[in-house]
Amino acid sequence: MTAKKAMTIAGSDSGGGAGIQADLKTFQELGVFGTSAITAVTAQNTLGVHGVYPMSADAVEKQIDAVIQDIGLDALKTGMLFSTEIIEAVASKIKEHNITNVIVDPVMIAKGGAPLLQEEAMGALKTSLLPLALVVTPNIPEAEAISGVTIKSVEDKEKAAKVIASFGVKNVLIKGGHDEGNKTIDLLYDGESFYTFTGQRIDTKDTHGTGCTFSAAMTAAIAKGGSVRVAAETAKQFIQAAIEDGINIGNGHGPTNHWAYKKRGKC
Ligand SMILES: Nc1ncnc2c1ncn2[C@@H]1O[C@H](COP(=O)(O)OP(=O)(O)OP(=O)(O)O)[C@@H](O)[C@H]1O
Ligand SMILES: Cc1ncc(COP(=O)(O)O)c(N)n1
Repeated sequence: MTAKKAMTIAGSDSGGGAGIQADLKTFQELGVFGTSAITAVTAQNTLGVHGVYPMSADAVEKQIDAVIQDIGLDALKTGMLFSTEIIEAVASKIKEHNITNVIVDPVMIAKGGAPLLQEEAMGALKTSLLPLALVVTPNIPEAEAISGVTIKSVEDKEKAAKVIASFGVKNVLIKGGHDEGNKTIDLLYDGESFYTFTGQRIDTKDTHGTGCTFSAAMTAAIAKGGSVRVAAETAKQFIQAAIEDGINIGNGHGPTNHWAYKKRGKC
C-alpha cells in the first residue's frame, strides 16, 4: 500500500503531550505516516518546562534533507522553532525543496510560561517563514503578538487575521482556546472570507499540547488532499474529542487523548 506522509519540525516534549510527540501521535491516528526534525529537546512534564536544549541549525537542516531525499512528504508543519537561526534554516529548506503545503504553528510560550521562541526571533518568523506558509495557526496571545491587535471579540480576531495575512501567508486560523465564555471560536481567514469553527468549551485543566495537536491534525488532513477548510473542520473535531475524553495523566496540565477521535469511528 502507499501512504500519505507528513513531517513535523518541532521541539521534543519528554512528557509526551505537546511538540513532536503530540504531532506524531496525531498523524498516526489520522492514518498518515509521520516523520520529524527535532529543533530542541525540552525536559518537560505536565507541571512545566525544566530545561530547553536547542539543536544547531545544521542538525535541523540535515534531518529535513534526510527525510526529503529518501521518504518525501505531502505536508509539513512547524512548531517550536526557538531561534532566528533555526527559523532561517527551515525557511531556506522549504524554498530549496519547493514545499507548498506548509502549516506554521507559531509556538511562543508554553502553558506554564516558559519561552519556546526567543524574543528576537519574532522578526524572522514574520518575514522569513510566514510568506512561505499555506496556513498559520496562532492562539490568541500569539495572534496579538504577531499583529499588534488586542483580541477581545470575533471582530478583533478578523482584524488581527487581516494584519497577519499581510505578511504573505495564504490562510490564517486564529484558535479560540483562550476565548472567554463557554464557546471556543476558531476563525479562519483565506484572504477573502472568514469562516468560524465553534466548539463547546470543556472545563478541564488537561489542555497541554492542544495547539500542537490541532495543527498536526490540520497537517494530516492536508497531506491526505483535503482543503484548508476541511482540514480546519477535521482538526476541530479531533481536538474536541481529544479534550472531552481526557486521560488524566500527571499532576499539572495533562495531555489530551489522541486516540479519542478514532475510537469514535471518525476515521
Ligand atoms: N477547554 C477547551 N475546550 C474545548 N476546546 C478547546 C479548549 N481549549 C482549547 N480548545 C481548542 O483547542 C484548539 C487549540 O487551541 P488553543 O487556543 O488552546 O491553542 P494553544 O494555546 O496554541 O494550545 P497549546 O499552547 O496548549 O498547545 C482550538 O481548536 C481550541 O478551540
Ligand atoms: C516542545 C513543545 N512544543 C510546544 C509546546 C506548547 O504546548 P503548551 O502551550 O500546551 O505548553 C510545548 N509545551 N512544548
